[in-house]
This record gives sequence, C-alpha cells and structure tokens, in this order.
Amino acid sequence: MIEDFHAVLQRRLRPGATTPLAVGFSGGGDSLALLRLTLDWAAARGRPVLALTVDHGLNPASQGWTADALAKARDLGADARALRWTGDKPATGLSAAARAARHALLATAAREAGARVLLLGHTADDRLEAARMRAEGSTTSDPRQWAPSPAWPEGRSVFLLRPLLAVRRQALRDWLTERGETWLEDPANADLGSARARARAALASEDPAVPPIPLDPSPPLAVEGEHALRLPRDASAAQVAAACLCAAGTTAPPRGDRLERLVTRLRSGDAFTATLAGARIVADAAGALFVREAGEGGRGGLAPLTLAAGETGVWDGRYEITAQAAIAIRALAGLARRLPADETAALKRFPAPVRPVLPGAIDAAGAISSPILAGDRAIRARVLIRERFEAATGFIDQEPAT
Ligand SMILES: Nc1ncnc2c1ncn2[C@@H]1O[C@H](COP(=O)(O)OP(=O)(O)OP(=O)(O)O)[C@@H](O)[C@H]1O
Repeated sequence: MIEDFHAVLQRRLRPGATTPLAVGFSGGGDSLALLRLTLDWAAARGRPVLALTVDHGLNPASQGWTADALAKARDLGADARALRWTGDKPATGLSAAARAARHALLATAAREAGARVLLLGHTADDRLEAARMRAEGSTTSDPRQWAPSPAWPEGRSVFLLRPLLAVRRQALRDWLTERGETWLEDPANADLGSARARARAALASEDPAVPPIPLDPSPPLAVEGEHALRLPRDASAAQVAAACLCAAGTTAPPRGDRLERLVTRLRSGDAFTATLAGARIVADAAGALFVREAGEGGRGGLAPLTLAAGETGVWDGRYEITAQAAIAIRALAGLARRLPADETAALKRFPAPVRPVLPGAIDAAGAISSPILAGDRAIRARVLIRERFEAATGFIDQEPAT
C-alpha cells in the first residue's frame, strides 16, 4: 500500500517543489491515514503539509470534532486550519450544498497557502459505493485520481489528488490500528436514509472486485486561443462541454441532449452559430470558436465587479483582476466607444464575438480602459479560460510549477 501511495505522489507531484501540500482532513479514518502517509512522504522531501478541516456546522458536536482534528494534525507535525461553513443551509439538497461549500473552502485555503495540490482520502470503497449508487440511478461520479478542483472560481489553480483510490478502507484502518491510532466515525455514515450509507451497508456483505483506476482523459489534439477557445470540429463531447464551461466562465457545464445535439452539429461540418450554457459557438470550416455569449448580460451573467485598491477578484469566472486603485469592471459592450484611441486600435485585432465580452474598467473619475488592451499595468488581468480548459481536459496531469 505504501509503495503504491508513493508511486502516485511521485507521478503527480513536481520533483523539488517546496510549496505546501494541502490535505483535506475530516478527522475520519481515511483522511487520517492519508495525512500520516503524506506527512511521511513530505518530510523526506522537505515539503510542508497543511491539514484543512471543514466544520459544516450540521451537528452540535462538530466544533469539538474540528478542535480534535486540528490538535491531532498538529500533533502529527502538520500545520492545521479549521474552515467554517457559514452560508445558508438549504432545506433540500443539503449534502450537495455542503459538498460545494466544502470544496470552495478547501480550495480557497489551499490556494491562499500557496498549495497547488489538495489531497483527498477517497478509497476504493468510495468508487464501489459510487458505482452501486449509479446502478440505482444516481448521477454520482467516479472520483478521479487527478482532477481540477470543481469549485469555481475559488478552485482556480488548485488540483485534487486522490492517491488512495486503489486501497480498501479496511486496509487503511488496519494500518492505523497497528500504529495505535483512533479516529472519528462520522454518525452520518450510519444513517440509512442516505443513498451513500445504503450502498456502503450493501457492500459490507460482499467482496467486490475493485475496478481499475480510470485513465486520465486524452487532451484534444489542438486548441487555440486565450479569450476564446478554438477546437477542431471532431472534439469529443467532454471536450466540447469543457470548452463551453471555460469560455463562459460558469459553474455548470452543458450535459445531456443539448450537448449531444451540439456535438452532432459540429461533426456535420455545417457552418452555424449556436448558444449553449452561457457560451456562443461559431462553427466554420476551420473549426469551432467557443466564446462568452454577450447576451448573457440580460440574464444575470457578466455581472459587474467592484474592486477596492489592491484587491483581487474574478470577473465573470474568466478574468482574475487586481487593481492598484478602486475600479468597477464591466463587459466592454457599450463602453468601447469611450476607450482611449490606442485601446480602440488594439481592440480591432480581436475577433468580433470576443470584443463585447472583454473586461472594461471604470475608475473613480469615470475614465474607461480595458486591462486586456491597456499598455500600462495599473490593472493586472490573468485570463483563466485557457488554463481552466487545459486543467479540465487532461493537458495538465501533474503539479504545475507556478
Ligand atoms: N469536513 C471535512 N474537512 C476536510 N476534508 C474533508 C471533510 N470531509 C471530507 N473531506 C475530504 O474528502 C474525502 C472524501 O470524503 P467523503 O467521502 O466524506 O466526501 P464525498 O462527499 O465523497 O466527497 P466528494 O463528493 O467530493 O467525492 C475525505 O477523505 C477527506 O480527504
């Protein structure tokens, strides 16, 4: 087990990196084993480990569990931080909301600590349970060994690594017991009202074969563009969905029939323009261009962002912007006529569908500029579209350098 674990870390983590490794540590057995194994691996390589524990605030005892987890992590030699879910707790879909909040909190804390990789303790049992839940009609996905954080924009630049996917939960617990460890058993696991707990209970009486770890997705053969993405027309459905998602900067990729229809239309070779999931798709003989749909402004998309001096924020899920002085960011549509002459000239070099959805900045005096077009760097913009697409489609399959 330890050799396999080391092999996964060796394969996915950057040799010589000194940035911290973040570990999602719930206090349960799986993530306690993960934390111990990670600490041993990292100590030999001089890498700090940051244990992150999310308190969802759903059980009156959770504050105590979190304090115990922090104490345990520190005792083992990790830095440790507690993160609290303070948002509204919905009456329905609570576990999905808790999961989304957990991913956002973990990714933000990891990124702010300078970590590019967040390790999670999913095991072979999680894969078996997910498979059983899918067989009963659930949409639970198969946890991947390496994937970008699903939280957006909080998870930008953060990858999830699940190095224990081939290990059975019982093997981890035996390993911990041999080392005299004890851990928290989450009472939610015993609640047979949840599909997850039912799947777990059903598997307990079987000895199922663990399916092999799925391969990483194959990246598209070609992709171009920074503010819009250009893909070949025979891109796979997963690549087309990722291109829509990343070009649009949203959090929900297209799925199902609508995605299938778009893929079929792309394969047909016809020239067309379509919109899907906040993206505009312009298909011609050369390929398909995926760009933010300017009309989304009327449907609550492209929402303005206000930044204080020195503050960093993400506008429209596509641009990370830091300004030296206070500014408001809006779509360039409607502002372009007020740009300085040099920026107007620079704008002409962009494809027509890209121009209205670039960011425009309005300063305290009402002057208009665009961080993408301006020569000076008083406003810094990082374009997230291409980087997110590369993370989603398997171009980046190891811890990146920056
Ligand atoms: N409260 C928490 N704080 C920190 N990390 C956590 C917490 N809960 C879960 N994790 C991390 O996520 C891993 C998987 O946990 P669990 O199976 O409970 O989540 P899950 O709901 O299956 O997650 P996902 O839906 O993301 O696959 C844990 O081993 C741990 O690394």
